[in-house]
Amino acid sequence: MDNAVDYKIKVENVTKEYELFKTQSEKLRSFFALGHRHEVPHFWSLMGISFKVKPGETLGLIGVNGSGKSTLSNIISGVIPQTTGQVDVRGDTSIIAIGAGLRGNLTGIENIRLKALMQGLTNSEIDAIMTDIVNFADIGDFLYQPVKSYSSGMKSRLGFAIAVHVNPDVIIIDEALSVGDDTFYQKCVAKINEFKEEGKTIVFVSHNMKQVKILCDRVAWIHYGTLKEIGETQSVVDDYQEFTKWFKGQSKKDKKAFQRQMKDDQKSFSIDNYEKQVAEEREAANPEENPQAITAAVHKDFYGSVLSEKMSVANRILTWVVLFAFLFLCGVNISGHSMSDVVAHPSQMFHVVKTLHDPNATKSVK
Ligand SMILES: Nc1ncnc2c1ncn2[C@@H]1O[C@H](COP(=O)(O)OP(=O)(O)OP(=O)(O)O)[C@@H](O)[C@H]1O
Repeated sequence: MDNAVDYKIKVENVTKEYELFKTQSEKLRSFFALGHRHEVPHFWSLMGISFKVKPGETLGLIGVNGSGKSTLSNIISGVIPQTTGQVDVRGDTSIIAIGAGLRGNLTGIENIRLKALMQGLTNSEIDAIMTDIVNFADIGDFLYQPVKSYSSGMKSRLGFAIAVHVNPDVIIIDEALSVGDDTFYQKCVAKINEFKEEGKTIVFVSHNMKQVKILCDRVAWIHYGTLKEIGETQSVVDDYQEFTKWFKGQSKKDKKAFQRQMKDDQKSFSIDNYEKQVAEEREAANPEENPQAITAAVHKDFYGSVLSEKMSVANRILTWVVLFAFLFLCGVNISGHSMSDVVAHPSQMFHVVKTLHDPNATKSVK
């Protein structure tokens, strides 16, 4: 059992799987398929990530493009579900990413109210902070325009302004500082430092190693879906920069081959093997415990706190039954026959009864 106070965020054995459908119709077909499902390539964006963030700590998440940083930060903030594993965040989270959680059809002002309401604030509490948010965002009359007309810098300003004023315990900043101008950047850094002094916990996703070194107490390097390293900021950043220097030094062909190899590993990842490996590690660490109990506990840890994103066969059969019943009732209704007639003679459904609305039927009544 975890000590109740030794972490603010716990991420354990977290994975994220995506099915790479080529088209929307392929996705729809797979959704309704009853028998053997058409094989769709799978991609594991995260292949088993575990770490803890202490209360009051600022943890940096670094890694090359597509390594899984946003996927992980979105899972921590509850925007998307993980495929397996546990995520425990003690407190209210507020994510600051470019446009994260902003509704394009609503104006800036409407988005402020919506996001604050979602964070649990009352209308009068929102009125009290509205001016501060508006001043911080500093985007003038654009506040009254739909967010879809904003530049990425404006979205970031609004997102940042809302997120830092709704008083969250845990703040996740995903690349929000990379799009603003220098004045806005300084304002954000001052706000982040204020949060650090107040003892808030921050996860800071960035490609800017200078910002990471200024702001982070520790850093996690996410590398093509795995946690490559976690530890003291300077040492992890040094190792990461050594890797990027090595990578940049490779020929174009070697770079492509390296990236292809990494992506292939992510496609062929086996969740069952990973579960087995975790169980074996736990058995080795606890030799006195019953291995079967450990296997069951690991399975519960993997799947106990996640809702399956896929429909089970039983659910798919049920969907088909409901759909068929719905179409049958529509058919009976349109045919004008009684339900018992159609059940006794199903072909009746295709012989529509003429009504008084039918011009010919009206004639015959006359
Ligand atoms: N909805 C999705 N469907 C399929 N694959 C996805 C989806 N979302 C993300 N991915 C893939 O997951 C991997 C990780 O993406 P993610 O955005 O988390 O990386 P990142 O480290 O934040 O990248 P960047 O630094 O470019 O923002 C990428 O290979 C991406 O293509």
